[in-house]
This record gives sequence, C-alpha cells and structure tokens, in this order.
Amino acid sequence: MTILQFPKDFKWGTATAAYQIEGAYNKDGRGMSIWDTFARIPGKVFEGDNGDVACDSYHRYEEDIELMKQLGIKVYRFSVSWPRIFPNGTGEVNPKGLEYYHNFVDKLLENGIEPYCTLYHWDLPQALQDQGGWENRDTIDAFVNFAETMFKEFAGKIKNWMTFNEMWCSAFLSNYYGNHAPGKRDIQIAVDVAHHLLVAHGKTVSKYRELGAEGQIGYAPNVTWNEPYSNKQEDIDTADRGRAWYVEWFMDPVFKGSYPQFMVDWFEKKGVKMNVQPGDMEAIHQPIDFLGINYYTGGVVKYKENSDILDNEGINVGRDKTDIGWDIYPEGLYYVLKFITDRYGQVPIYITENGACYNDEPKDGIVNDEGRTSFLKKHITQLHRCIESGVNVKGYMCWSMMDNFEWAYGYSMRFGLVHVNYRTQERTPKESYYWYQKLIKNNYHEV
Ligand SMILES: N=NNCCOCCOc1ccc(-c2cn(C[C@@H]3NC[C@@H](O)[C@H]3O)nn2)cc1
Repeated sequence: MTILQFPKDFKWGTATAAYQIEGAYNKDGRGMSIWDTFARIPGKVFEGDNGDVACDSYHRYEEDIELMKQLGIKVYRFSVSWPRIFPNGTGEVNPKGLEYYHNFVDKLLENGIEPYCTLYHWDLPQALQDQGGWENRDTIDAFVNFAETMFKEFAGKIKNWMTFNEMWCSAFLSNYYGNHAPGKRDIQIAVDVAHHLLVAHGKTVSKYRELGAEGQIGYAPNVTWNEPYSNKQEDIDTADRGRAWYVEWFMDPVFKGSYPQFMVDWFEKKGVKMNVQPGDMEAIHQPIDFLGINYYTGGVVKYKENSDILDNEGINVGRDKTDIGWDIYPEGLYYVLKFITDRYGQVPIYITENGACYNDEPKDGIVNDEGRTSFLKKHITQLHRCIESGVNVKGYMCWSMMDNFEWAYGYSMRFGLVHVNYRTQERTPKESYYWYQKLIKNNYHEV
C-alpha cells in the first residue's frame, strides 16, 4: 500500500449552491430568479422539476450543518441567492435575506467550518433579466452593488469569496446551447454575456480591494481536458479550441489582460464581434488571491466542420461513464491543472467542484454508491499527483454535500455524498460520505 499524504493545512470541504438546495423560493421576501422562471417553462427541466422546495435547506440548514460537522469538513462552499438579498436585483435590501445568511454562517462558524461564499451561482434576479440581464452592461454595476453589500454585511465572518461560478455555463450553456436559464441560442449574445461577466468579476475584485476587506477573493471557472482523436493538425487544433473555450477564454483576460487571440480569430471567422469597451480589459485584469477549479470530465474530440461553433465533435472512446453519461477521466484533472500552472503561474488553486453522478437509492438504510467512492479515489489520487509535481493546490470541495436540483436534469441526477428523499426530506449519508470522512480524518489516501 502507498500512502498519499496531503499537506497539513489542506482544506477538505464540500460544495452546494443556493438555488439547488435552499427551496423557500417565495419565503421571507425572496424575489424571483431566472431559474424560477426558466424551470416553469414546459420542457426546459426534466419532468418539470424546479427549485421551489429543493432540499428545503432554508429551513433545514442546522441539520445539514450537523452532517457537515460529522463529516469533518474544514470548509463549506455555498452560494448566496442574489434575489433573497435584493428581490429586485438592486434598490432595497431584504433584511430577512441577510438574517438568513447571518444565521447560516454563524452556525457554520460555531461548528468550526470555514465559509467559502460564491456570490453568483446562476440565480440572476428576474427583475434584472427583464432589463436585459447579462446582455445589458447595467447588470455589471448591479452585481458590484450586490457584492459590496455582502462584503460590508459579512465583514469578519466570511473571509473567502468567489465572484462567479462557471462563467462558461452562464454564458455559453445558457445563451448559445440554451440548456440553462435564460435559454437563449445566439453565439453573439453568449460572447457578450461572457465579457460582461468578466468585467463584473474584475470590478468586484477592485471593489473588494477598495474596501480593504479581510480575507481572499477569487472565482470558480469550470474546465475540461480535451484530447485530439488523431495526430491530424485539424484534430489537434480542435482539441486546443475545446480546452481554450473553457480555460483560456475565462482565464487569459484575468491573468493576462487579453483574450486568447487564436480564439478571437476563430470566433470572428464565425461572424462573432468582440464588443470590448475602452477600459474593460484593464478592469478584468485584477490580481486575484486564488483560483477555484471545477473539474468533472475530459473528452476526445475531432474536427467536424460546422458541427457546432467550434467545429468540434466529441468521440466516445469507451471510457467508463457516470450515471449522467460523462466520461470518467481522472488524468484530465492532472493535465488541466498542469496546463493552468504552466500558463498562469503558481496561483493558489482550490478544487471548488469535483464529484460524480450516481443515482443509487437507499436499501435497508444504506446507500452503496461504490461508483462515487471509486471516482473520488481516482481524482484525489490525481490531485496528489498534481501537488507532488508542484501545482499549488490548497483544498478540495466535493460536489456535492447532498443530492440536489441538477439544473435541466432536475432531481433525476444525484451528485450528493448524502442522499435526499425529496418526498420526506430525509437525509441518508451514503457509503462515499463515510469514505470521505475517513480521508479527511487521516488527511491521506491509501492506494
Ligand atoms: N447540444 N448541446 N449540448 C449541450 C452542451 O454540451 C456541452 C457541455 O455542456 C455542459 C458543460 C458543463 C456542465 C456542467 C454541469 N456541472 C455541474 C454543476 N456545476 C455547478 C453546480 O451547480 C453543478 O450542478 N458542471 N459543469 C453541463 C453541461
């Protein structure tokens, strides 16, 4: 047996997001979000599921935090529901919204769990969408106002902030593919939204610095690792585009102050304009304290003209898949983190999401989700490989603490370490929960 020892102060944790677990969609003054609207459009979400109740964590957070404490996590990544704080996106603050998150964060701190707060995890107030949403540059300042309110209100309590979760999803999955809210299918809108999200990120980091807020700030892009189907240059170039669409597109502007030129040229060839205003790139290019990385899967791609915006066709090479159909490719985590470190330097990295969908149900009170445990073992082994090869990894947050609303898949896909019975709201720690509990306690993994 080999012992893979993790650093003494390594931050083991779990992650969730407001719309996916809270429920209480119309409770205590919360305004509507674009996901409340989108989920109500017939056909958008599996079986018409929505986040009206979800895991009812708005009312059950004390029970959930007890499960976190028993798990032994050091950090917990959650998101704040913007429409719970500003029901109309801007203007009057909702005191009951602030009260909820104060009670929640206080309970985390009482239990020795460090809060890691994501400000934007896709639930844009519908009132702002009615004004154009992220297509409208005014939303940038609305977001900075929301962030500033949170920084001031939770000063000294929350010391770890992320501006945006998975900008690629908010821009392209939501406005090019149309699978997520608001469900548009226009590449120009998607590229404009991506840019506005990046500007909002940069202006928020500047505001955080201006306030002299205690703690650290970063963001959490989602990444993938694409490999070419053959050694043909067209396939190699396609794999590069596939990676760059997630990695360089959202990291070069932050770390280098410019978009990757080969991708700008590609998009312009496809008729997309770059609507960058004077000062935008300088606004985006602000030093951050850490980089969150969400990694789930990698793929093999080949060139296929006009297949989609990247002329990119995914190829099934027979890798094992999770229950949501994503390839299991742990080595991809190593390759993408090495690529990021080589390109952007030793920025501190937290794995802010990594996990697997397995839809095992309880049998006699036990959820034998061996697929998830196997997935975690393989990815944590690769994470150790990253650390050994000089990648500055500071922590790992498993997605997810509990089964929850998996967006367009509704409640049909389960990523949790804890099973949720959505009819009774009963929580059942899965076997993977107990494996992760032991890993955290030992701070090493035996292979
Ligand atoms: N033809 N159209 N095809 C559809 C388009 O496919 C292209 C790729 O689509 C994607 C890409 C990425 C994801 C995804 C989902 N999660 C899981 C969540 N992370 C944040 C948290 O909330 C979790 O729930 N992370 N990444 C989904 C779909």
